[in-house]
Amino acid sequence: MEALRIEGLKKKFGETEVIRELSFSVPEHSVFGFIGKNGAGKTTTMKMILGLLKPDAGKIQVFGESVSYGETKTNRFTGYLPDVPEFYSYMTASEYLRLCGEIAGLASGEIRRRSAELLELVGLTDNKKRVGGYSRGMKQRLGIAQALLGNPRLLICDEPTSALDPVGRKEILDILFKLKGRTTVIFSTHILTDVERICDRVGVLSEGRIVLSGEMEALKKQYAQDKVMMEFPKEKQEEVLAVLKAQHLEPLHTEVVEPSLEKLFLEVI
Ligand SMILES: Nc1ncnc2c1ncn2[C@@H]1O[C@H](COP(=O)(O)OP(=O)(O)OP(=O)(O)O)[C@@H](O)[C@H]1O
Repeated sequence: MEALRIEGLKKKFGETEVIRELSFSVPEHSVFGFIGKNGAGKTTTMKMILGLLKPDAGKIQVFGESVSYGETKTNRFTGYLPDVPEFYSYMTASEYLRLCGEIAGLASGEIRRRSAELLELVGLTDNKKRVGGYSRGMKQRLGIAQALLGNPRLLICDEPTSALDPVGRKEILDILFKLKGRTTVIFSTHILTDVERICDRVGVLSEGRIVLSGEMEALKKQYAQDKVMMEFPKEKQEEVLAVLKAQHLEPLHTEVVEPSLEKLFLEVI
Protein backbone atom coordinates (compact mmCIF):
# COMPACT_ATOMS: atom_id res chain seq x y z
CA MET A 1 0.00 0.00 0.00
CA GLU A 2 1.08 3.57 -0.60
CA ALA A 3 1.52 5.71 2.50
CA LEU A 4 1.65 8.84 0.39
CA ARG A 5 0.82 9.77 -3.19
CA ILE A 6 1.31 13.24 -4.61
CA GLU A 7 0.25 14.12 -8.13
CA GLY A 8 0.76 17.33 -10.04
CA LEU A 9 1.18 19.49 -6.94
CA LYS A 10 1.71 23.22 -7.45
CA LYS A 11 2.25 26.09 -5.03
CA LYS A 12 3.12 29.72 -5.63
CA PHE A 13 3.96 32.40 -3.08
CA GLY A 14 3.15 35.66 -4.82
CA GLU A 15 4.79 35.33 -8.22
CA THR A 16 7.29 32.72 -7.06
CA GLU A 17 6.47 29.19 -8.13
CA VAL A 18 7.95 27.13 -5.31
CA ILE A 19 6.33 23.80 -6.20
CA ARG A 20 5.89 23.54 -9.97
CA GLU A 21 4.70 20.04 -10.84
CA LEU A 22 5.43 17.70 -8.00
CA SER A 23 4.56 14.00 -8.22
CA PHE A 24 5.90 11.11 -6.18
CA SER A 25 4.75 8.32 -3.95
CA VAL A 26 6.03 6.62 -0.82
CA PRO A 27 5.27 2.93 -0.23
CA GLU A 28 4.19 1.89 3.25
CA HIS A 29 7.01 0.83 5.62
CA SER A 30 9.74 2.63 3.72
CA VAL A 31 12.10 5.28 5.06
CA PHE A 32 11.97 8.02 2.45
CA GLY A 33 14.63 10.71 2.22
CA PHE A 34 13.13 13.90 0.83
CA ILE A 35 16.22 15.69 -0.37
CA GLY A 36 16.57 19.31 -1.40
CA LYS A 37 18.76 22.29 -0.78
CA ASN A 38 17.68 25.16 1.49
CA GLY A 39 14.60 26.83 0.11
CA ALA A 40 13.77 23.96 -2.31
CA GLY A 41 10.24 23.69 -0.93
CA LYS A 42 10.47 20.70 1.42
CA THR A 43 8.66 22.37 4.33
CA THR A 44 6.06 23.78 1.95
CA THR A 45 5.37 20.27 0.62
CA MET A 46 5.14 18.82 4.13
CA LYS A 47 2.68 21.50 5.20
CA MET A 48 0.50 20.67 2.21
CA ILE A 49 0.61 16.95 3.12
CA LEU A 50 -0.61 17.94 6.59
CA GLY A 51 -3.41 20.09 5.17
CA LEU A 52 -1.89 23.20 6.73
CA LEU A 53 -1.19 24.95 3.46
CA LYS A 54 -3.43 25.14 0.40
CA PRO A 55 -1.99 23.81 -2.87
CA ASP A 56 -2.76 25.79 -6.04
CA ALA A 57 -3.25 22.50 -7.91
CA GLY A 58 -2.69 18.79 -7.55
CA LYS A 59 -3.74 15.91 -5.40
CA ILE A 60 -2.36 14.45 -2.18
CA GLN A 61 -3.43 11.14 -0.70
CA VAL A 62 -2.37 9.66 2.62
CA PHE A 63 -3.09 5.93 2.86
CA GLY A 64 -5.51 6.28 -0.01
CA GLU A 65 -7.49 9.17 1.52
CA SER A 66 -7.46 12.63 -0.01
CA VAL A 67 -5.97 15.48 1.99
CA SER A 68 -8.07 18.63 2.00
CA TYR A 69 -6.69 21.95 3.12
CA GLY A 70 -7.89 22.95 6.57
CA GLU A 71 -9.20 19.49 7.34
CA THR A 72 -7.14 17.25 9.55
CA LYS A 73 -8.94 13.95 8.96
CA THR A 74 -5.97 12.29 7.27
CA ASN A 75 -3.69 13.49 10.08
CA ARG A 76 -4.97 10.63 12.23
CA PHE A 77 -2.45 8.57 10.22
CA THR A 78 0.33 11.07 10.62
CA GLY A 79 2.86 12.21 13.21
CA TYR A 80 4.80 15.41 12.49
CA LEU A 81 8.07 16.76 13.77
CA PRO A 82 8.48 20.38 12.63
CA ASP A 83 11.94 21.73 11.85
CA VAL A 84 12.00 23.75 15.08
CA PRO A 85 9.76 21.99 17.61
CA GLU A 86 8.44 24.21 20.39
CA PHE A 87 7.92 23.07 23.98
CA TYR A 88 6.88 24.46 27.34
CA SER A 89 10.31 24.90 28.86
CA TYR A 90 9.14 24.42 32.46
CA MET A 91 7.89 20.89 31.82
CA THR A 92 9.75 17.59 32.04
CA ALA A 93 9.60 15.20 29.09
CA SER A 94 6.97 12.98 30.69
CA GLU A 95 4.84 15.97 31.75
CA TYR A 96 4.97 17.24 28.18
CA LEU A 97 3.98 13.87 26.71
CA ARG A 98 1.15 13.62 29.24
CA LEU A 99 -0.15 17.02 28.14
CA CYS A 100 0.05 16.06 24.45
CA GLY A 101 -1.68 12.75 25.16
CA GLU A 102 -4.49 14.51 27.04
CA ILE A 103 -4.97 17.01 24.21
CA ALA A 104 -5.12 14.10 21.76
CA GLY A 105 -7.79 12.48 23.93
CA LEU A 106 -5.81 9.36 24.88
CA ALA A 107 -6.80 7.49 28.04
CA SER A 108 -4.46 8.07 30.97
CA GLY A 109 -3.29 4.44 31.14
CA GLU A 110 -2.49 4.56 27.44
CA ILE A 111 -0.58 7.83 27.89
CA ARG A 112 1.49 6.31 30.69
CA ARG A 113 2.25 3.17 28.70
CA ARG A 114 3.08 4.95 25.42
CA SER A 115 5.16 7.64 27.17
CA ALA A 116 7.29 5.04 28.93
CA GLU A 117 7.82 3.15 25.66
CA LEU A 118 8.62 6.27 23.69
CA LEU A 119 10.94 7.84 26.27
CA GLU A 120 12.86 4.60 26.19
CA LEU A 121 12.95 4.63 22.38
CA VAL A 122 14.35 8.18 22.28
CA GLY A 123 16.73 7.68 25.19
CA LEU A 124 15.07 10.09 27.62
CA THR A 125 13.89 7.64 30.27
CA ASP A 126 14.41 8.90 33.84
CA ASN A 127 15.25 12.34 32.60
CA LYS A 128 14.02 14.70 35.28
CA LYS A 129 15.41 17.84 33.62
CA ARG A 130 13.02 20.48 32.44
CA VAL A 131 12.87 20.88 28.65
CA GLY A 132 14.30 24.41 28.97
CA GLY A 133 17.61 22.82 29.93
CA TYR A 134 17.65 20.36 27.02
CA SER A 135 20.20 20.36 24.21
CA ARG A 136 18.90 20.69 20.64
CA GLY A 137 19.37 16.97 20.11
CA MET A 138 17.33 16.13 23.22
CA LYS A 139 14.57 18.47 22.02
CA GLN A 140 14.48 16.77 18.64
CA ARG A 141 14.31 13.37 20.35
CA LEU A 142 11.45 14.52 22.56
CA GLY A 143 9.78 15.91 19.43
CA ILE A 144 9.98 12.47 17.82
CA ALA A 145 8.44 10.89 20.94
CA GLN A 146 5.62 13.44 20.80
CA ALA A 147 5.05 12.83 17.08
CA LEU A 148 4.81 9.08 17.73
CA LEU A 149 2.48 9.34 20.71
CA GLY A 150 -0.67 8.63 18.72
CA ASN A 151 0.96 5.59 17.09
CA PRO A 152 0.94 7.09 13.58
CA ARG A 153 1.40 4.96 10.47
CA LEU A 154 3.33 7.79 8.83
CA LEU A 155 5.97 9.93 10.55
CA ILE A 156 6.98 13.16 8.80
CA CYS A 157 10.13 14.82 10.10
CA ASP A 158 11.25 18.18 8.76
CA GLU A 159 15.05 18.35 8.77
CA PRO A 160 15.38 16.52 12.09
CA THR A 161 19.17 16.37 11.94
CA SER A 162 20.15 19.64 10.24
CA ALA A 163 20.90 21.67 13.37
CA LEU A 164 22.68 18.88 15.24
CA ASP A 165 26.28 17.82 15.75
CA PRO A 166 27.34 14.39 14.40
CA VAL A 167 26.57 12.64 17.71
CA GLY A 168 23.09 14.19 17.92
CA ARG A 169 22.50 13.34 14.26
CA LYS A 170 23.47 9.74 14.80
CA GLU A 171 21.09 9.48 17.77
CA ILE A 172 18.17 10.73 15.67
CA LEU A 173 19.05 8.48 12.73
CA ASP A 174 19.30 5.48 15.05
CA ILE A 175 15.80 6.21 16.38
CA LEU A 176 14.35 6.56 12.87
CA PHE A 177 16.12 3.38 11.83
CA LYS A 178 14.47 1.50 14.69
CA LEU A 179 11.05 2.47 13.28
CA LYS A 180 11.85 0.77 9.98
CA GLY A 181 9.24 -1.79 9.03
CA ARG A 182 6.72 -0.49 11.59
CA THR A 183 6.17 3.15 10.69
CA THR A 184 6.63 4.76 7.31
CA VAL A 185 9.08 7.63 7.71
CA ILE A 186 9.52 10.65 5.46
CA PHE A 187 12.32 12.92 6.45
CA SER A 188 13.60 15.96 4.69
CA THR A 189 17.22 16.89 4.65
CA HIS A 190 20.08 18.28 2.64
CA ILE A 191 22.60 16.02 4.39
CA LEU A 192 23.19 13.17 1.97
CA THR A 193 25.20 10.98 4.34
CA ASP A 194 22.16 10.89 6.66
CA VAL A 195 20.02 9.68 3.79
CA GLU A 196 22.52 7.00 2.86
CA ARG A 197 22.58 5.72 6.42
CA ILE A 198 18.91 4.94 6.86
CA CYS A 199 16.76 5.50 3.77
CA ASP A 200 15.60 2.82 1.41
CA ARG A 201 13.99 5.32 -0.97
CA VAL A 202 14.74 8.87 -1.97
CA GLY A 203 13.24 11.76 -3.87
CA VAL A 204 15.33 14.75 -4.86
CA LEU A 205 13.41 18.02 -5.07
CA SER A 206 14.79 20.72 -7.32
CA GLU A 207 13.11 23.65 -9.06
CA GLY A 208 9.77 22.50 -7.63
CA ARG A 209 9.95 19.00 -9.15
CA ILE A 210 11.32 15.59 -8.27
CA VAL A 211 14.39 15.25 -10.43
CA LEU A 212 15.53 11.86 -9.15
CA SER A 213 13.60 9.25 -7.22
CA GLY A 214 13.47 5.57 -6.50
CA GLU A 215 14.88 2.84 -4.36
CA MET A 216 18.27 3.64 -2.94
CA GLU A 217 19.85 0.34 -3.97
CA ALA A 218 18.42 0.51 -7.49
CA LEU A 219 19.63 4.10 -7.91
CA LYS A 220 23.07 3.18 -6.68
CA LYS A 221 23.22 0.28 -9.12
CA GLN A 222 21.95 2.40 -11.96
CA TYR A 223 24.61 5.02 -11.35
CA ALA A 224 27.28 2.58 -10.19
CA GLN A 225 30.58 2.29 -11.94
CA ASP A 226 32.42 -1.00 -12.33
CA LYS A 227 34.81 -0.29 -9.53
CA VAL A 228 36.00 -2.17 -6.46
CA MET A 229 37.38 -0.41 -3.43
CA MET A 230 39.49 -2.20 -0.82
CA GLU A 231 40.89 -0.81 2.38
CA PHE A 232 44.24 -1.87 3.81
CA PRO A 233 46.20 -0.52 6.76
CA LYS A 234 48.99 1.83 5.73
CA GLU A 235 51.78 -0.54 6.78
CA LYS A 236 50.42 -3.23 4.43
CA GLN A 237 50.37 -1.02 1.36
CA GLU A 238 53.75 -2.01 -0.07
CA GLU A 239 52.97 -5.67 0.46
CA VAL A 240 49.65 -5.34 -1.32
CA LEU A 241 51.24 -3.55 -4.24
CA ALA A 242 53.95 -6.22 -4.46
CA VAL A 243 51.31 -8.97 -4.59
CA LEU A 244 49.39 -7.15 -7.30
CA LYS A 245 52.57 -6.60 -9.30
CA ALA A 246 53.58 -10.27 -9.00
CA GLN A 247 50.17 -11.21 -10.40
CA HIS A 248 50.50 -8.61 -13.18
CA LEU A 249 47.44 -6.84 -11.84
CA GLU A 250 47.75 -3.13 -12.29
CA PRO A 251 45.24 -0.94 -10.44
CA LEU A 252 43.88 1.84 -12.61
CA HIS A 253 44.03 4.24 -9.72
CA THR A 254 45.60 4.18 -6.27
CA GLU A 255 44.95 6.70 -3.57
CA VAL A 256 45.74 7.10 0.11
CA VAL A 257 42.37 7.84 1.70
CA GLU A 258 42.30 10.16 4.67
CA PRO A 259 39.61 9.33 7.25
CA SER A 260 36.66 11.69 7.01
CA LEU A 261 36.42 14.36 9.66
CA GLU A 262 33.02 13.01 10.60
CA LYS A 263 34.43 9.52 11.21
CA LEU A 264 37.29 10.95 13.27
CA PHE A 265 34.92 13.11 15.31
CA LEU A 266 32.64 10.17 16.06
CA GLU A 267 35.62 8.03 17.03
CA VAL A 268 37.11 10.50 19.51
CA ILE A 269 33.82 11.50 21.12
N1 LIG B 1 4.51 31.78 3.64
C1 LIG B 1 5.41 32.07 2.70
N2 LIG B 1 5.35 33.22 2.00
C2 LIG B 1 6.24 33.50 1.04
N3 LIG B 1 7.26 32.70 0.68
C3 LIG B 1 7.38 31.55 1.34
C4 LIG B 1 6.48 31.17 2.39
N4 LIG B 1 6.85 29.96 2.87
C5 LIG B 1 7.95 29.60 2.15
N5 LIG B 1 8.27 30.56 1.25
C6 LIG B 1 9.37 30.50 0.28
O1 LIG B 1 9.26 29.29 -0.44
C7 LIG B 1 10.54 28.72 -0.69
C8 LIG B 1 10.56 27.31 -0.14
O2 LIG B 1 10.56 27.34 1.30
P1 LIG B 1 10.55 26.02 2.18
O3 LIG B 1 10.62 26.46 3.59
O4 LIG B 1 9.46 25.15 1.76
O5 LIG B 1 11.93 25.37 1.74
P2 LIG B 1 12.76 24.20 2.39
O6 LIG B 1 13.16 23.28 1.29
O7 LIG B 1 12.00 23.61 3.53
O8 LIG B 1 14.03 24.97 2.88
P3 LIG B 1 14.87 24.96 4.25
O9 LIG B 1 15.81 23.80 4.08
O10 LIG B 1 15.55 26.27 4.20
O11 LIG B 1 13.89 24.81 5.37
C9 LIG B 1 11.54 29.65 -0.05
O12 LIG B 1 12.04 30.49 -1.05
C10 LIG B 1 10.73 30.44 0.95
O13 LIG B 1 11.27 31.70 1.14
